Amino acid sequence: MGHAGGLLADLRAAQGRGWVNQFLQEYRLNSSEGVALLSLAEAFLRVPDPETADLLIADKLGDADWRAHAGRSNSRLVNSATWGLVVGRALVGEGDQGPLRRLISRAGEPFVRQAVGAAMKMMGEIFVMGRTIDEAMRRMKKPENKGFTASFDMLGEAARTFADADRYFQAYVGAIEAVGSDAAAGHSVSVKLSALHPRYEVARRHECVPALTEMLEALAVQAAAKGIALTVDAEESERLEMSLDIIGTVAALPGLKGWDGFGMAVQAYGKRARPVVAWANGLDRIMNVRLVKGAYWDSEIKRTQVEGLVDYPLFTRKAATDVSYLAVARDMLAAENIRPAFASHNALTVATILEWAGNSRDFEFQRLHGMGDGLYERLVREQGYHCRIYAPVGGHRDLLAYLVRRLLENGANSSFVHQLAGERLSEAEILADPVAKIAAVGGTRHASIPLPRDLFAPGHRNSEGLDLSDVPTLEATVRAVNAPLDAAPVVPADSGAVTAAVDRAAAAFPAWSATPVGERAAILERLADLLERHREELMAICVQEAFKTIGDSIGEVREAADFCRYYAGEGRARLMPQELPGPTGERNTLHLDGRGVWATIAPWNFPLAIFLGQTAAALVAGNTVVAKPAPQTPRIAARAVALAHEAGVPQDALILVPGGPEVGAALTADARIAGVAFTGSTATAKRIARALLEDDDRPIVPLIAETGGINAMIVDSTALPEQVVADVATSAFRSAGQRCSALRLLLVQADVADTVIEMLKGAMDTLRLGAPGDPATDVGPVIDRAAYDRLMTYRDGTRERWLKTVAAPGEGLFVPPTLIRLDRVEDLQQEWFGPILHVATWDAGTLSETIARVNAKGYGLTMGLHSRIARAAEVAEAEAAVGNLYINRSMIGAVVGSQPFGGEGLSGTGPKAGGPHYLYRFCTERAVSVDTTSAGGNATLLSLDEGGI
Ligand SMILES: NC(=O)c1ccc[n+]([C@@H]2O[C@H](COP(=O)([O-])OP(=O)(O)OC[C@H]3O[C@@H](n4cnc5c(N)ncnc54)[C@H](O)[C@@H]3O)[C@@H](O)[C@H]2O)c1
Ligand SMILES: N[C@@H](CCC=O)C(=O)O
Repeated sequence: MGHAGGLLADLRAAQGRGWVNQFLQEYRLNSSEGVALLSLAEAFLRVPDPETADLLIADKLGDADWRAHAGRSNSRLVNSATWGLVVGRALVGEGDQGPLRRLISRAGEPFVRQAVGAAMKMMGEIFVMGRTIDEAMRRMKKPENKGFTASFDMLGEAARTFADADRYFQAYVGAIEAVGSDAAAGHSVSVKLSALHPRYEVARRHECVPALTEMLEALAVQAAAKGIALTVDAEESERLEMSLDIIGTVAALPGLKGWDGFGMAVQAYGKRARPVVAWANGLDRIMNVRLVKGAYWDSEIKRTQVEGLVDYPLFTRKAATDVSYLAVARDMLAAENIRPAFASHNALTVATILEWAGNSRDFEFQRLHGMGDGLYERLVREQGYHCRIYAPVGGHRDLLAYLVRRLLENGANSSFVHQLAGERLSEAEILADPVAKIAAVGGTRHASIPLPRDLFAPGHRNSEGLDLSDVPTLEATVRAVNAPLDAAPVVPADSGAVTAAVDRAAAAFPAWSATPVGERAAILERLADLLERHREELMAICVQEAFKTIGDSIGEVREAADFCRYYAGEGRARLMPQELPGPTGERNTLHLDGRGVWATIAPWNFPLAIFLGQTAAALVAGNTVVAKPAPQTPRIAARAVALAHEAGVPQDALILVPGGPEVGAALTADARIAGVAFTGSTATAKRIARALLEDDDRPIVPLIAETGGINAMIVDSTALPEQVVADVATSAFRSAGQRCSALRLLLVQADVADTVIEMLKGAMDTLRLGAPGDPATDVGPVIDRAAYDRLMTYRDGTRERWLKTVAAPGEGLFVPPTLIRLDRVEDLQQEWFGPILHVATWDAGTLSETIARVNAKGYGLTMGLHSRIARAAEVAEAEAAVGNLYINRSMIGAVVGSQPFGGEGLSGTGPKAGGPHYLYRFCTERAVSVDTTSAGGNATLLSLDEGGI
């Protein structure tokens, strides 16, 4: 396509002009140096302490070859930045003996941070139009922006607190005021709704949609009065319908009639892009629609997988998004009420639109500040087309982190501008028709992005999730989980019933253990299917019996199904007889068989998943099982056992014995029990261990005990506070803190403690305590009065050290989430199984010591680390004595087959649930050796082929 070729040539030529382009040329974002620089830029400016700043520099600059770039660029500015990096590398990476280091070190350590700081400042200027709206507007007046207009956005992280949201709102008000003071310049403002409310979530739609509508209305009225345009930025697809509700309401406001400045962004990577544009065209007004390729591609792909949704709401191939973009663009050009804005740096896309638009100039292009120089200059300055620069405004410290992450997340390597930098690609390759590319692969999904269902293929099938961002699905789920339960009570067993159960299970053992493992596995897979078929009923029991929130109840059913399918697969793969090597004339076989009757004893906090997980593993290994649920949650267990029987587990191969500690004690005291799989408190585990050893005549049987922990998260000053706070709130308060994995002890580097704690306090204000069956609830009641009294007594006794607590409903067993200051790591000595979080600080440079102090508690379940320094992650990996270490993420929600779960020390015996070594512990190993020559003659040896001689 000729037009595209011309644009491409302009674009290519422009890449060599100006220091910004030269910087990008020198440090291509798909080179290791480019990525190192971006990673450094993401974190460096927020690190207040020199010690950590040096570690970060060493970490990011250490491996890259900066000298290769020295003096190579035509730009002096770029070369001086490069020297900063060379110097930085020398100081942190060459050891004491490097000549450069010796030379530079005379200038003192601060010099290196200044040099790197200067390089970061350059990067800030590349990505950020101005630190304030005035600075940004001044920059727009510079010759390089001549003829272009701007859409300014006070971009940044999504708000985590109401205070953040208020700050962003005021920034938008200020921007509209400033831009409106020179309305004739034609600039506009973009707003991001997720910056204006800390809980912009479908589950909280009754609260956030009206609040956001009100804020957007205020901004729109202000913009209309100033005569400037206002565009609502795109959000993730899970928020699309809420965004449309808000935009639709504001668009229809009578007071805004006649103002043609209102607009919205549409993401072409979303499969709903065309209907959204049709919707916008149907509003009774002119809408400015900015078509973008899409801003959250990788996080949306991941969310879909994590939540086990049926399919992706977005395209999995870049070329498919390009095709979608063109299809939507054509709709927009034909639409009556839409003023199109095509945001693209792709020469082919631009050329196609130019061709389709014919002589019209009644639309605009848009490009990002810092990208796509050269593509539009001629069109704007010589041919009368319009182009707007999307211009982020804000302090480099906050904004650079955000923009760099977006850039890294959105496949910098595959974006058009960065492809250009790769000299290997010819014009024909760069301008290849995306429709042809998609046709060539038959329109199929990307092979490396399987459907969530197939995530573990060829292993087990992933469990099905529920898309609660879909309002009809959410509402149906809410109705189902709150429907009254069938009231039949589950009668506790007495000691006679326990003995009878073991009698029956022992009698059933020979037949069940002789059932081929493949058949036992197939029964578990049928059980998984049944669990999913009865999902709503099971979720209702979780909500009403265990007070689990809706989200946790989905997780519960999914994990139970995953355990069944995973252990089924593991059974087939690992429990078949194995032929072993040996001398000729001998056959050696290893058999993994069931041991007999297992007792499985479960806690109330995972009354389906853990109850069934332990049981399924014992069953597939050929054991029969007497299963004891927690006394608080017998119903869900009874339903699970009934479904297991329906799936084909013989009645006597799995027997439920409901009841409390006395039933558990009677069960473990029965000398016929061949093994115990227990999950619960450390104290109970020890009691069971002692009971199993009490009778000297009894065989020593295996005990798998999964217990509690004092779980810590360590945060250094390179971590992003917004991410930390989100992960802390999830880890400490989700499930009302009633997960063994939950965060109990937050350890923040002293230099950033005030900032992180302040934000955390704000985030705690956004928590909603309420009924578990209400989707808006974050924290439900705790399990029972005894737990409530225990937690409240402890909490009341720490009142003078509270940093924050939140209000709880007057009625019900609600323990208010509370943040408690500790002076020392050692001050927390036991697990408090509820929404109570302790916080202490640690000093820069003492990561190893801090980990050692946590280890010294003797527990070893989960630990979290938030740091941008890879070396810190290596230290944690090597030194944290825990079963599950989580880096830069929350520390709950282990997934079967991905994060085998379980601790060490006081936290458990292992092997880990949902991991490849679990089943073996349920088996007895028998080696059989047969002398195949005992009757005379070694047939194998005698019939050997002579190998052709
Ligand atoms: N590591 C893990 O995977 C994991 C998972 C969930 C819960 N937990 C831990 O479980 C605890 C909370 O659960 P809980 O309150 O139900 O624990 P718990 O120890 O009180 O009870 C667990 C189970 O053991 C039974 N039991 C109690 N005394 C017994 C005895 N003497 N003999 C045999 N059985 C007996 C109970 O009836 C219940 O079924 C927390 O400490 C938590 O950290 C650990
Ligand atoms: N496996 C669960 C915790 C189980 C204990 O309560 C998690 O990873 O959050």
